[in-house]
Amino acid sequence: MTHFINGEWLDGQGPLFQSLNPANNLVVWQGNSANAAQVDNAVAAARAAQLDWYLAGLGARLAVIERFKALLEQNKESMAELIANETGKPLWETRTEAAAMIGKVGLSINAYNERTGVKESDTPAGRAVLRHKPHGVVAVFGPYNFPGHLPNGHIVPALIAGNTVVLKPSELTPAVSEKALKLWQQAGLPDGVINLVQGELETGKALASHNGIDGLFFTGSSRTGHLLHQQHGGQPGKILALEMGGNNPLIVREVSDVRGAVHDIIQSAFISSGQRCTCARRLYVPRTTQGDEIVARLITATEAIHVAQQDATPAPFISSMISAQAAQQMVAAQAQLVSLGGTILTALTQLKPDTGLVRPGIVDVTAIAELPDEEYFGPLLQLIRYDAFDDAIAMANNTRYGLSAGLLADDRAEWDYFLPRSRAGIVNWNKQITGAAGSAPFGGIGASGNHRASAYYAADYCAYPVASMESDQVSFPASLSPGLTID
Ligand SMILES: NC(=O)c1ccc[n+]([C@@H]2O[C@H](COP(=O)([O-])OP(=O)(O)OC[C@H]3O[C@@H](n4cnc5c(N)ncnc54)[C@H](O)[C@@H]3O)[C@@H](O)[C@H]2O)c1
Ligand SMILES: O=CCC[C@H](NC(=O)CCC(=O)O)C(=O)O
Repeated sequence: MTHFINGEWLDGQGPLFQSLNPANNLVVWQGNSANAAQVDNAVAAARAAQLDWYLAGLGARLAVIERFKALLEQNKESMAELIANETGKPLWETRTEAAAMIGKVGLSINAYNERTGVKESDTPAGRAVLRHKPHGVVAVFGPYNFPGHLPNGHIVPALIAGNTVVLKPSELTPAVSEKALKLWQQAGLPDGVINLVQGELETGKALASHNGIDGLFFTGSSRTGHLLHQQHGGQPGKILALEMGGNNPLIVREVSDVRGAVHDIIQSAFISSGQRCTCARRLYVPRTTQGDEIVARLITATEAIHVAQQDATPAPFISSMISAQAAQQMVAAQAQLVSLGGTILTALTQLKPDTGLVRPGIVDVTAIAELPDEEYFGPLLQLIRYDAFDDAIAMANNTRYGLSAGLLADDRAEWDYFLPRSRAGIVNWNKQITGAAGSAPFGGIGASGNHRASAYYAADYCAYPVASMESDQVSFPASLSPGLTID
């Protein structure tokens, strides 16, 4: 039973597909995808459940959501193991993903109350009340790289606000969503409040184009996000939140702690095998003696990174990419950069054929006049040497994306100079550019997002404001507008 529609687990009527552990190719999950009629049923179930879920009130909704949180807490180790198994990410890291799912509940409740909720004030014209209402039925699309945390980051705030949900997870990670849905079911979520439809492109298209949805919350690639944006053109009544990719720059200046800088570069570029939207893709290092030292130490430290299967002992820093195909795409991206004039400083290599196990690589692309503005979603860092800070900033901003950016510099004046000139939604100083906090907004500009930031600001796109002027009774005013006589 693979789909959860109106409180029931059902078999799919579409094509068979499966997910594999990309480090050993063992099957983790398989099932038939949902066809268009099943997507229809899921949207209808969400519609039928929506008003009661909203009218149940915030207290009743939070009671279920808090039970879900408690169940996640009880099941966090098995959740982390499943995420590791299905994505290939190391277990230490997927434990942090499970913890982020738990933490999302408290953060989202705070955000709901702080940013939306109900606010009252007395004005000369009467009592002003601001309330927030749910949009209705929202479709949630998740990526494979955080199959638990990122869909959860849309679902929890959507439910708090009183929406009902149809979830379509990545076809590469169906098992994680199935497990999360079982916990929601166990938490006592009323039938139809969340529905799960699994599948590949056809299922995604059927849901994204469904007339019955009031909103679509998407986290995934810029390519898919742009398609969805086009598809929703001319429908201003539907809320579309797009969290997409990046081609993120990190600029190095003079620093006193070179090892600290190398650490922040590695954490920015290679964590999760480079499969984070915030990962540094382009590293700008000055043509100075210290710049040479940073590059040399970075190469040594990159070559020393322990890469092994997700549950290996001792624990690896990175494990497998999502698939052997993704690994091969990174090998091909590296070859493309070399063909354009890049020089490999340390080679990205697929460790075992037919697996996603990849050793990270660094390519010096300084000689490439027109660097492709692509998100290479893997552990491949492009290095650019520069002379003037202004040149580095101009090159860093020369991208259609705008998700994250960073500066490593001891000089505060350089940070003050960089910050207003940078073009990104997450801009860090002397910190890695991955690992954003759920207590902050999270989103980018340009091809990275449509100004509907997620994480703490997800509350904003999960509800719309309703402004009311209220009085307990109708009353005749002390003075009338000119030209009015009312006896
Ligand atoms: N900004 C963020 O918050 C954020 C977070 C994580 C990942 N990402 C980005 O996500 C990408 C990696 O994830 P991915 O490869 O799973 O993304 P993807 O775009 O391939 O898929 C995302 C989801 O959309 C669905 N989908 C794909 N094509 C569709 C279509 N035409 N119609 C409807 N649905 C469709 C997929 O099945 C999946 O559920 C990277 O680009 C990464 O930068 C962004
Ligand atoms: O791959 C993209 C997400 C990366 C991750 N960002 C977050 O977890 C945002 C915070 C949240 O959604 O709660 C990161 O920055 O590493």
